[in-house]
Amino acid sequence: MSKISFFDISLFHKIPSPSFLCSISSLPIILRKPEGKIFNWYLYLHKNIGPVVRIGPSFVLFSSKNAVMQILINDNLPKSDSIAGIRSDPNFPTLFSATEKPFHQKRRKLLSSAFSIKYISTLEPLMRSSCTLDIIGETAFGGSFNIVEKGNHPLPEKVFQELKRRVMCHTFPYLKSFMVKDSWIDEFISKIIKERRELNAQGKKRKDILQILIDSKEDSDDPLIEFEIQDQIMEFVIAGSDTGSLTINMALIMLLNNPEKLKTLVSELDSLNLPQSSNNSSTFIPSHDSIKNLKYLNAVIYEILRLFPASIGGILRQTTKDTVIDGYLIPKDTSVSASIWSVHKSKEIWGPDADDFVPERWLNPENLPIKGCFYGFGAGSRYCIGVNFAWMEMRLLLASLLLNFKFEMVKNQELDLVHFITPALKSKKFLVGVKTRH
Ligand code: HEM
Repeated sequence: MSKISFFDISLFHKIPSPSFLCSISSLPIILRKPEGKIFNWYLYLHKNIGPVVRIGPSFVLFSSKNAVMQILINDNLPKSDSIAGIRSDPNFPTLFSATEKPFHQKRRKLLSSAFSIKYISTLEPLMRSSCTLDIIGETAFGGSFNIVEKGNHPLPEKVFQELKRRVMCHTFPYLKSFMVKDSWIDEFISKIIKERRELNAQGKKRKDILQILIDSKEDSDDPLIEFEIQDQIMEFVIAGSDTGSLTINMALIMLLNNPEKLKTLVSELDSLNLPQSSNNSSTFIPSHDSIKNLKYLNAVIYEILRLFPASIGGILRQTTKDTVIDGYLIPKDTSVSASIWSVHKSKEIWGPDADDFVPERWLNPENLPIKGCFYGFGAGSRYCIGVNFAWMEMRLLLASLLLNFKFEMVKNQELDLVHFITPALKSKKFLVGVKTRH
């Protein structure tokens, strides 16, 4: 690119903005963070101001298909430095929160064998009749957290509170000393590591995420310290449970709100004529192979990821040099957010029913504008490492629930989302009536 002039840089100040305050202060963002609903503001800004919106002195949102592709795929920009604020310790990056490309590549290489399709398929027997948090416990750390069995477990609420605490500490750093970390999660994870080391001492090993992290201490030239092992485990618990459980929850809710679509999915599952599972004669637990190509099941999951994506508040990156995006010159070190929810809800891309739950649109994916328009699992080098795991888990859970239970909507409930790093139901629960089907 040719030399950037003052005139070019001054164009940055011409980027549409909701108020003058946004160009001189981050206050409009800070004030909206505690509520956990900033994603609605971003969507509103794109609808009312346009595809490029400056919301902070050095923070710009982009919602055009080309800009989002440029940020995430073509330029593959690194994560914004501000992500360090949501780490347990700002000095210790994790796979998700890494900003330096070499560090990210090294950590990704270390962990990728635990996420290959081949390895994930060996985890299938462990993924049955559980909730997402139990599945992550069982498959990644060698022991279920027993949430389904006990009916309740402090972990989901502790994870939600910890995510909220991190966002609040990042937003209001001067209040950090008042927002003390609950030691419960650290103690919980320390216990998992201790128990695994005891098993290792008896010569027992399992090739899962936990083992890879523990072994890195012995095998690598640049071993992870104990804090990093603990912290990376915490990240997988968060990344692998909240995202999947929101998708399943929203799938059930949307299907119950659209009984004819629920009927279509249940008929598709019933048409498999699955044998009852051998260990418990009254339950039907399908194999992943038998359901992975079910068109309507996959369509429902895609449609939920489109309407309620994990990165509902945008995918944040940072420019590494002065860069032209969507016709505007964006200076080096600007935080740029790819507003993927706006892309997912664009009527120009998806048609007039873009806001509606229409799994049918996915039945012929070749007719769909998916390339550059669907970011359920992100894109570029930071694409979700757990994508194969997540697909298997979501198909098995949704299919098993619908094969074994009949659900009924409980009316007049609030369906409100909040977003603190990952989205969740504000009420933290949604009641449905349940009867066994067989
Ligand atoms: C429905 C389930 C899931 C959804 C919708 C989802 C979505 C995403 C998205 C959108 C990203 C990209 C974020 C960004 O670029 O800033 C991401 C990254 C990531 N996901 Fe997932 N995810 C899911 C399940 C999982 C599971 C099961 C795991 C692990 C067990 C996992 C671990 C991660 C990690 C570690 C990253 C960071 C990868 C990197 O930066 O290299 N996710 N996920």
